[in-house]
Amino acid sequence: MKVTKTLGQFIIEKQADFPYAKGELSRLLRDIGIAAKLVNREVNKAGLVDIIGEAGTENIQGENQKKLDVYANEQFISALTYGGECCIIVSEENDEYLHIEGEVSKDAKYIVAIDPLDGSSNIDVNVNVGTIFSIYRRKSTSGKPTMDDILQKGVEQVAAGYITYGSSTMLVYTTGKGVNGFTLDPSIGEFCLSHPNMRIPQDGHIYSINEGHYTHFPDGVKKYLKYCQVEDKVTNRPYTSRYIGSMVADLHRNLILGGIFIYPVTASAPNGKLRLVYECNPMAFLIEQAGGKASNGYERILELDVNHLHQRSAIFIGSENMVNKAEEMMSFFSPQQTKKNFNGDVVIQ
Ligand SMILES: O=P(O)(O)OC[C@H]1O[C@](O)(COP(=O)(O)O)[C@@H](O)[C@@H]1O
Ligand SMILES: [Mg+2]
Ligand SMILES: [Mg+2]
Repeated sequence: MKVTKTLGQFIIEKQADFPYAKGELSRLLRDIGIAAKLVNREVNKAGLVDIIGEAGTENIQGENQKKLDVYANEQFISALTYGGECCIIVSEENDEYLHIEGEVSKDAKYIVAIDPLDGSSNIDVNVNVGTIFSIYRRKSTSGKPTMDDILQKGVEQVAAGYITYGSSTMLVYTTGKGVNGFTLDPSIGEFCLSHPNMRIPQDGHIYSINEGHYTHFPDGVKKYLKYCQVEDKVTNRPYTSRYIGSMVADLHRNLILGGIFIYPVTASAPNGKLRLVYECNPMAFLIEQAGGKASNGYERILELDVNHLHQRSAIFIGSENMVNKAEEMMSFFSPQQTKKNFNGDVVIQ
């Protein structure tokens, strides 16, 4: 008989892996699971309730917030606030970080960065969306957490993961000891271990990139796309193009099947589109823990300096051999050349 292990049971079981474990991180992951269930409930009936469409407000990125962006943001902020383990929340939907004060969280040690609803452009059309979270432990031991606590490099993460709201709802996370996936069983309202010890294939045949921006791609990316699209029986090319437009959904597929996801610098996003703190770093930590690789085409994502909350970065992430090949193509062009191209300077071939 198959034994069902819930997320809560798994977290407690794994607690022993950590020297300073007093249950705080476990409770924090529990709180994230609670908010995920509330968001899942609204996502599942998005067409029936007044949760689709624009909220009429804009976030600091200049994006029109969707009602579900705002709802998801509220659910995660309140679950993390009431849970008492979180002292700082950084959210895509909040200009500034939130300092959680009050008796409940006076000894809170964790900083949580969150993309409450990823893939906002897909909400109203019933296509997979997600949530991304990244967890750090504060370094300073007393007083209000400092910017050094908040702007830590990706390598300092103690946990990271995502929730994908699709044909089923899954929570996938790492605490630096491998990656595990849990599927929400609506009949018992629990996330149950369904994908233990997830590993991304070292090689894959799927590339995910918004080719609509092709003309403004760096030459290294154009070169890599040509490589993906050339006929070659030995290396099983051409590869297949798959792009959902929700980072979580595209990466979840590639995590299981193998593949590469690329969001490079483009004319409209000269520093990349995706945000380092709550999109690139958590997904890079998770994919590396699953045996994959993540860079900005030149440097490891997790080693990038973090200078501000909503900083953007180019990202090449997925199966190790595919990211290596893409980096090889990028290496023909220096980062400066890559940057200069779409400022209208002469393309250097
Ligand atoms: O529409 P584009 O330019 O391809 O961008 C799609 C990317 O933007 C995002 O939607 C950005 O995330 P948000 O929806 O959280 O703002 C990613 O999920 C996705 O990979
Ligand atoms: Mg996002
Ligand atoms: Mg978002």
